[in-house]
Amino acid sequence: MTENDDPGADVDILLHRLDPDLPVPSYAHPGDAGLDLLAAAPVVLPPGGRATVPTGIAIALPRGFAAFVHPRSGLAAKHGITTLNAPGTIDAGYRGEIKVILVNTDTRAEARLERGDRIAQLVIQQVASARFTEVERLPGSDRGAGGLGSTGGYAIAEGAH
Ligand SMILES: O=c1ccn([C@H]2C[C@H](O)[C@@H](COP(=O)(O)OP(=O)(O)OP(=O)(O)O)O2)c(=O)[nH]1
Ligand SMILES: [Mg+2]
Repeated sequence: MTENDDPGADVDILLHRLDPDLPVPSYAHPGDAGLDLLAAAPVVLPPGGRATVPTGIAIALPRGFAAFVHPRSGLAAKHGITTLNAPGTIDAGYRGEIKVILVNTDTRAEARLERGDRIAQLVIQQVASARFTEVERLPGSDRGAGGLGSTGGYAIAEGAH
């Protein structure tokens, strides 16, 4: 068995193309975590600007799953374009068009994306639903309440921010 035919953690998901002229989004390589989402319309992002971009697809995730709209690292590294609400959350019950909220973090350059460009990637994951039990005191742990940098290790000099 090669990586190409190992089913891994495959899950069947119903997909509806609202824009049948665009291809169904697909994984670039077998085993990739993210499948690229396409822009269904051209978009111009002024420096610092944002836009909500249609992808032309809607999906029906099985209960117990969610999809997350992640940025593409190439767009981020080369052009400063990322997803504003990263990662965007697609709920299992959502049947509307998947939209990508892009932001151009470059303060000087306008960004132009064409219809059909790969603008973000969708990661499908299993998620748990919480059943909360309220208590007066939580069980202890090694970390306790330490967070937000409690373990240290920053290269930035004190007073620099
Ligand atoms: O990047 C995103 C994020 C969300 N959605 C859709 C699917 C998701 O299920 C729905 C709601 O998203 P979220 O809960 O993040 O937004 P909200 O502001 O809380 O809206 P709502 O009140 O509809 O839950 O919007 C997208 O298409 N793209
Ligand atoms: Mg919500």
